[in-house]
Amino acid sequence: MKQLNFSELALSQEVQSAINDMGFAEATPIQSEAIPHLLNGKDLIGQAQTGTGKTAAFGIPLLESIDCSTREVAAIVLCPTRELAVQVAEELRKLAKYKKGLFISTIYGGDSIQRQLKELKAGPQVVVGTPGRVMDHLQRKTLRLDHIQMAVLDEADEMLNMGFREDIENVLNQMPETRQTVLFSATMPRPILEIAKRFQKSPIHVKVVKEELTNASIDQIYYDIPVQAKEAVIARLIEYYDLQRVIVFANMKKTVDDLTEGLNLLGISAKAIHGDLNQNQRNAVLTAFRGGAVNVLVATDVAARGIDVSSVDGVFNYDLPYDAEYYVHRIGRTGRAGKLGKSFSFVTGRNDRYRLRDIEDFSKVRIDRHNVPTVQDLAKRQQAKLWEKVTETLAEGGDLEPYEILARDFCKNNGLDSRQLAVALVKMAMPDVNAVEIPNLNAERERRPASVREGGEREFSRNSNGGGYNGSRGGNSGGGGYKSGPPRKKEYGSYKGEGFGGKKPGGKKKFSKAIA
Ligand SMILES: Nc1ncnc2c1ncn2[C@@H]1O[C@H](COP(=O)(O)OP(=O)(O)OP(=O)(O)O)[C@@H](O)[C@H]1O
Ligand SMILES: [Mg+2]
Repeated sequence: MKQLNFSELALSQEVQSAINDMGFAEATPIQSEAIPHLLNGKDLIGQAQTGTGKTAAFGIPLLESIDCSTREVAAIVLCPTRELAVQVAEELRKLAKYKKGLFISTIYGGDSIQRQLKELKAGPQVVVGTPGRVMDHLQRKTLRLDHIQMAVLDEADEMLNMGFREDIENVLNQMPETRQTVLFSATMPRPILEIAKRFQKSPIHVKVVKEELTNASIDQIYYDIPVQAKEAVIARLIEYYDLQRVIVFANMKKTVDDLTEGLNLLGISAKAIHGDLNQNQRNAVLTAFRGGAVNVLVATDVAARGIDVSSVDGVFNYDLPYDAEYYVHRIGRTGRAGKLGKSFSFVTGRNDRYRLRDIEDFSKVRIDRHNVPTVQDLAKRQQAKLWEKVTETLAEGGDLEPYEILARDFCKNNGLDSRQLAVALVKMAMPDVNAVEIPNLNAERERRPASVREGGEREFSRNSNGGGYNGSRGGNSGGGGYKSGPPRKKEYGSYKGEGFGGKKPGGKKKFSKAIA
């Protein structure tokens, strides 16, 4: 897979300067492959792992195509969630920093229609929105699409899952035939190809994913534990791996709320995000999480797709997602832009084990089973950290003499030897092991109680529009569930496949070649 410098892409000075300001050193593989075709006006289906810069892959050519002197909407990006629409618009605004006269409007439900009307009146050249609200404006005739040159469907497959097929078709039907149509996602199930066939002209399929669908910079682990242990295990793992910014996914809103409360009681700063919050609340929670005021975001799948919060170091699957695609997107909130990340999935009972196997088959990765770290493991880890600090302090050098004098004088004045002083200092410096007790950890593996399995309301009910959606899982049949049946033999010939070259930490903003 080729990887280019942005300078090789012959971009305008304005866009190139913005890219420099954003600190991007070189184009990612999907950007290197997709941008030249898009600049040539081709229709395109782009598939690449989470966190590999798909937004800029369509954003850069989109902005290059805009003539800032017109006041017509010339490009539109559709996104499945409001948060994602806001985020994509933000990234486009950064890329358009030096394009004077370019105006980007964000159009999504739950937000003031007055603001949107005012913005649309001002004549934006680019609109980013969710399909429902965009349809709304089309019907009110406050948005016209007859000058569209480029239409992008970000997370195209998810918009179909959510039942936006009709809206999307309506929106696309209102644009000139000559427009460019572009689809992007980390997963591309078959129904998306139907949309492609109907609305794209000989699209180029750029597929950066080869074997595994998940990003190789994510270390994937699972734990086989009873339901009652899950909350405390999250706390234990946060402590053990020293995680600073974490997203925990659960399938139901009620689980999300209960878990958030539970984590707060354990002294962990957590906030919930799901579809029952109004848009202002959702924005506030995400902003608090982005800014670091909250360490743990507990979420339903509303936060699974596309959301880019830098330095999320761990993702938990409190329950396994119902659809294997979702596993890929959920864990993809970590390990972005060349950084390393960890994902932790909880498995309880036989059904979960089959589901996990299905996820492994779908994403073509092996998820390693670990035991929950014990209190002794935690203590050892903390000791190791202290010794590391001691070694570092001595290695750094600097002027240690004043401290030596202090220590010597103290020992002399108090009749102590240096060993006794060291013992006292180690005792003081060693952090208390803050181990939350884990209930039922070693209890007989239990089935998940019915209230957890079926009760409550799922955040996104899969509706019937997907027609053959299950087909995307390589021939799985059955209504949206996971295959059950005896364990199959696993072969992972290309586990962490060639070309990914292991998990190397990338430079600050530079994608590691390892993901090329
Ligand atoms: N060439 C680049 N070099 C360094 N960082 C980049 C580059 N391109 C994009 N990024 C940054 O990488 C992060 C992830 O990008 P983006 O959100 O576009 O990923 P994505 O492929 O759309 O992921 P997802 O499948 O989760 O939607 C963003 O913070 C973005 O600014
Ligand atoms: Mg994206």
